[in-house]
Amino acid sequence: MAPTPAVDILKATLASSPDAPKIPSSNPNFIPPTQPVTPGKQLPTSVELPVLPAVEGAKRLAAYAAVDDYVGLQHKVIGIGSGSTVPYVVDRILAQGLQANKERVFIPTGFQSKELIIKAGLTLGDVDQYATIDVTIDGADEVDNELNSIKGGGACQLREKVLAEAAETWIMVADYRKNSHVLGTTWTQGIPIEVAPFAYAKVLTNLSHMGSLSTLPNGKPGLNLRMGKMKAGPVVSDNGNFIIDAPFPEEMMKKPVDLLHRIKMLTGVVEVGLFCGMAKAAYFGNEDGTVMIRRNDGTVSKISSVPNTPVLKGQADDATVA
Ligand SMILES: O=C(CO)[C@H](O)[C@H](O)COP(=O)(O)O
Repeated sequence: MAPTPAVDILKATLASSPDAPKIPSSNPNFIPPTQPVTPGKQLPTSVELPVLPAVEGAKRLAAYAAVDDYVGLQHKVIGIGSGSTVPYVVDRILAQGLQANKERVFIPTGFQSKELIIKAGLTLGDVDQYATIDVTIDGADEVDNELNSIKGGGACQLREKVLAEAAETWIMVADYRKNSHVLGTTWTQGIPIEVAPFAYAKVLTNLSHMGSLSTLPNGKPGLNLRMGKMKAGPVVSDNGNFIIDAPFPEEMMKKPVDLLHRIKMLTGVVEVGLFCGMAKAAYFGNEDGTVMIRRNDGTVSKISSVPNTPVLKGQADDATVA
């Protein structure tokens, strides 16, 4: 069974109605798209959600709850992150229907999310057209109590960070396994670091001098150039760069901001997969059907259940709605 069947169901239902009201954006960057969403039938009023394995179900819950809370009618420029949780974000956004999506533009963090946006029939933009994004929702490899995170498991951290920084609101969505006290507890393979290809050997040496572990406590290889699977040679990012995975001892991982700054200063480093002080909230889906929300104001709350049909918040500008 496909993990996001609602995308397929709903993308076909987005209709382009000629008498649909115009909903302007408060985002000064926003230019209404010329390309309409995929014409189709009417939106169903409710959707029967397929049963998923526990972790997939948890990802879906986190994504749906985050979209319900942070993607409202007034949001017109929306960043779409990378990874296996993000298809559920697109799924829920599509379920908000034609009227909400008609004049929105979606900005991807890489090849995968670009494909997601296009296949969903949504309007694609890029961050060089939209330097301010209303809201970006992205996955994470691990998130600590202060909402610092490790990202780049999919080698997308450069674009992910640009879209996080461009976003007025940046939200992370993940399953319960990603929720940690200290980064590096569950994501043990190291901090993903995007580097200029010709500089990789020098950066590896400098990371080693900085204290990156050549061997993990479990005996597995530590600091290394990420190699392709089913491809001879290194992983090449969407930007043509290499990825180094650099694990550090727990004492250093407890100070992610310091580590981020030190790594970023190494010549040849393009971007570091440590995201510090950027997120407004992180949504963690749980196996029991609840969602835990950790916010940047220090509050933590729980949603006991997420409805099958989307909750669409926010208001269009009444003055121009027909
Ligand atoms: O940072 C990322 C890609 O570079 C992803 O957001 C991260 O790997 C999370 O992915 P998933 O939702 O599959 O766990």
